[in-house]
Amino acid sequence: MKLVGLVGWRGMVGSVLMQRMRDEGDFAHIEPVFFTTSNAGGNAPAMAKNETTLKDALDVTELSKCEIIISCQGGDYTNEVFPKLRAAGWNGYWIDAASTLRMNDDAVIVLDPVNLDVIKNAMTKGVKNYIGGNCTVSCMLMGLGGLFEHKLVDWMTSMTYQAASGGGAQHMRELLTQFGTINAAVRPLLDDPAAAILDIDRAVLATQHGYSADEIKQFGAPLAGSLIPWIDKDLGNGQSKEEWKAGAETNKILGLGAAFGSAEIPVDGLCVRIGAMRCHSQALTIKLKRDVPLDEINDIIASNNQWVKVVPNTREASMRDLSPAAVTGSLTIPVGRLRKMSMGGEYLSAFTVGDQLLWGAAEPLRRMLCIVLDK
Ligand SMILES: NC(=O)C1=CN([C@@H]2O[C@H](COP(=O)(O)OP(=O)(O)OC[C@H]3O[C@@H](n4cnc5c(N)ncnc54)[C@H](OP(=O)(O)O)[C@@H]3O)[C@@H](O)[C@H]2O)C=CC1
Ligand SMILES: N[C@@H](CC(=O)OP(=O)(O)O)C(=O)O
Repeated sequence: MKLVGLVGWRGMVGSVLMQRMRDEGDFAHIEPVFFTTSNAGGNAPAMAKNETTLKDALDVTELSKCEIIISCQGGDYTNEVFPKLRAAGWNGYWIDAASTLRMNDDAVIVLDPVNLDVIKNAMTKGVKNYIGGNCTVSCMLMGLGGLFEHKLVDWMTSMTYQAASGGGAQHMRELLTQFGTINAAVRPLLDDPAAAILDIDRAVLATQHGYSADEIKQFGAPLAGSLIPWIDKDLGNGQSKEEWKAGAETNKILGLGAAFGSAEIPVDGLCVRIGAMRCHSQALTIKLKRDVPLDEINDIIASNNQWVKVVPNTREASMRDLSPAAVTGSLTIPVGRLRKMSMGGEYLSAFTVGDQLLWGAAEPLRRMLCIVLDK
């Protein structure tokens, strides 16, 4: 059985990965070795077999014993450890949730329901670095993969509604704390049916404007009852890094662009943080290469993979099936609001939602492990 090193297994993404691996029985096929940056020598979790103590995640010698390493520890860890491991001659498979290595020439972004051919081709060529994609990009491609597969997309814009979890566990806590503070501030007025709504509104605004630096430490701005129209770094050209990833990563996942000897499909838009917990949603405008009838489009989208689900473009179905509350904790990727826009038959609107800790982070890594294991 292959020795598989697990780094970052107790973090938020890592915990979701461990749960999925347990659910799918993956531990039956590996000899797991659990690593830690904070508790070397401590007890490994229940899934451990022969190695029941935690190993030091900075110990290159211990890491080098593994044939496969999966890291959900974050980009700083990858930056520090990965080059040392390779410099020490380690030639195992590195499977990583962090963005650090994604755009490297010797790395593949993994999303096998969409790009198994790209992954298999790279494995044949001896590529050993397989990196999970940006959560928004992965969720979008799981939903709209069919349109790309049928080469129907001329260009696409994605306007995102991204959950707090994209920032990490502390961000989720901060969002909930902000909601709580607002609620506490207006509770007496809410309890009084005669209270004027504009008085309540003023109290909410005063709370949002009055947050201490500590209360907005993670997001840098109020999020509860508001939104933040910027995610990740400022690239200095008016675009955020999260927005840049939409085009760069989508094309790399699909095996398009100069590195593959083909033209890229333009994908761009605005990325916005909203007060959802762990599902990213996105509104898409898709310029099709030709005017394909809507029923054909529905079939193309629905038949791309077993997780995508086309939601009828009705008020009732959209409200029931097309929201973070409906999708959280599920691998289903609903795609709805499909209609031809007033600009013409080649302009398609769509709305999709995905659990950013499942398809957005943990699941592509778990499936890549299975591909390496040939399971
Ligand atoms: N959050 C997201 O949506 C996404 C994240 N990613 C990538 O995954 C990386 C990890 O993200 P995420 O899982 O959110 O990070 P976490 O902060 O939840 O976990 C990272 C590490 O922090 C340490 N840690 C310290 N205190 C705690 C605690 N109280 N509970 C659990 N772990 C703790 C653990 O390391 P140790 O056991 O060694 O102490 C853990 O592995 C990100 O940096 C990013 O690169 C990718 C896609 C999406
Ligand atoms: N940036 C994403 C989360 C994330 O971790 O993205 P990436 O894996 O590309 O760094 C968000 O904030 O919603």
